[in-house]
Amino acid sequence: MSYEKADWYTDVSLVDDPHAYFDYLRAQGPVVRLPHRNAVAVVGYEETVQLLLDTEHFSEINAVTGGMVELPFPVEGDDIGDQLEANRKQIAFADQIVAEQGPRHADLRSILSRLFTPSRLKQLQPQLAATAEGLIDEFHASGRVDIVRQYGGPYGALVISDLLGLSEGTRAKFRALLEGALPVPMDATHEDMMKNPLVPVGKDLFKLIARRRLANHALMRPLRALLAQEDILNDLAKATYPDGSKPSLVDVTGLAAFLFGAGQDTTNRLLANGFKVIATRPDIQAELRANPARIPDFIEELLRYDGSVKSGGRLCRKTTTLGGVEIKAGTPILMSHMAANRDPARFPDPATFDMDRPRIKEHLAFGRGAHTCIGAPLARREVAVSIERLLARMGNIRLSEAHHGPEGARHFEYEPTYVLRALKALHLEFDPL
Ligand code: HEM
Repeated sequence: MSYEKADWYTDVSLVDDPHAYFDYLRAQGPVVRLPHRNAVAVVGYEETVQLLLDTEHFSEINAVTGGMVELPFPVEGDDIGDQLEANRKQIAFADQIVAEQGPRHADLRSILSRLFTPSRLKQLQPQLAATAEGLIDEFHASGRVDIVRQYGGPYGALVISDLLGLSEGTRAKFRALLEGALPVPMDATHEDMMKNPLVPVGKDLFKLIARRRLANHALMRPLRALLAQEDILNDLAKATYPDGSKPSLVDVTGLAAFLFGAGQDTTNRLLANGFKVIATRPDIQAELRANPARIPDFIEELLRYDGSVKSGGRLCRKTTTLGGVEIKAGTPILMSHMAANRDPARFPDPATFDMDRPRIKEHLAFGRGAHTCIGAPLARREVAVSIERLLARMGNIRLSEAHHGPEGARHFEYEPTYVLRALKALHLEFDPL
């Protein structure tokens, strides 16, 4: 296929094999001007690290929208830093933690970091296994499963509900809302966005956190014994920034809701990519069964080889040069974790799945720098527990030929999004154990 006129952000034909498109770009250099949106793609590993760490020249304000960002002012001159900040409210999704910068970002991150302490993750461990077992029970006897819809989707929603300590009722409601959630498609309209199940999830979280804030208010002291709910949401409701000031209710709710957006489908689709490998590589399946201690290496190589985040965005704030290419202030950057992870200059023979790579954890699947994925330790645990439990109860895992075709003529469909590497479905057959 010819990539000359391809547009990463709208071209559905790039969805099936993004690796081939990135190989095409990389053949031109680690940093490449794109024919659309006046954008530049960074596809080299070292250059992606530089991009992520250089907060003087590059902004994360378009981390969500990438090349689709629309600036509400004309770009003039070689430094648009002040204009970006002055116009932040007009830029779509620039109020999300992943798009914030400096002290405001550090404040927001400090609120979330209390959920991701090693002791909290340890506390969650038995729930991760119990949730996995409960979901496996739902399909086990049939000997077949679509791992995306019947396992990963609900699993991701339930784990984040448990992370937030939600009640059984809310947990079940959020599962129903989110288990079939689809990534935002390339041609999404504003109306489509408002139909996103994260909207009702955010509204419910707002009510739950608001109730706890009210219960903690000084005027409510006499009723506190009646109203107080000593749970994790209550800790979030009471949380303060490092300087002792209180975040707004909207900020706390936004953070809690963002966890579902950032953590559910990413984990779901990574698991599916992993089971695609497990089902098509009997040697790897046998090795993981014989030696579960290799599961962490499998996960790291999976994150590198076919991680679930394809691309994000950065914006040039101050004119600079990267990888020998001059980038003008105002230029949107296609930043791709996936492309960096397949750079042969950093990972020899990158299209080969090799669990024995040296320094296997140095991939960029969870980003780098100030915005490095805060949920990475949880995601790693979720995927490890899932692989362990699924392998323990599913013998001889293979692809369903009825859905994916026979060996030599396999087909897989991916969701039309530029953000996630998202199999629409992965139908497996297995011998119940
Ligand atoms: C396999 C699963 C996951 C992958 C591949 C992934 C990937 C990423 C990446 C690449 C970033 C950085 C984006 C950027 O720099 O523009 C990020 C940020 C983030 N992720 Fe994850 N993520 C995963 C799971 C999770 C989970 C389970 C949670 C929480 C429950 C989570 C919460 C977040 C948050 C809050 C941020 C923003 C951090 C900040 O801006 O400081 N992620 N993730």
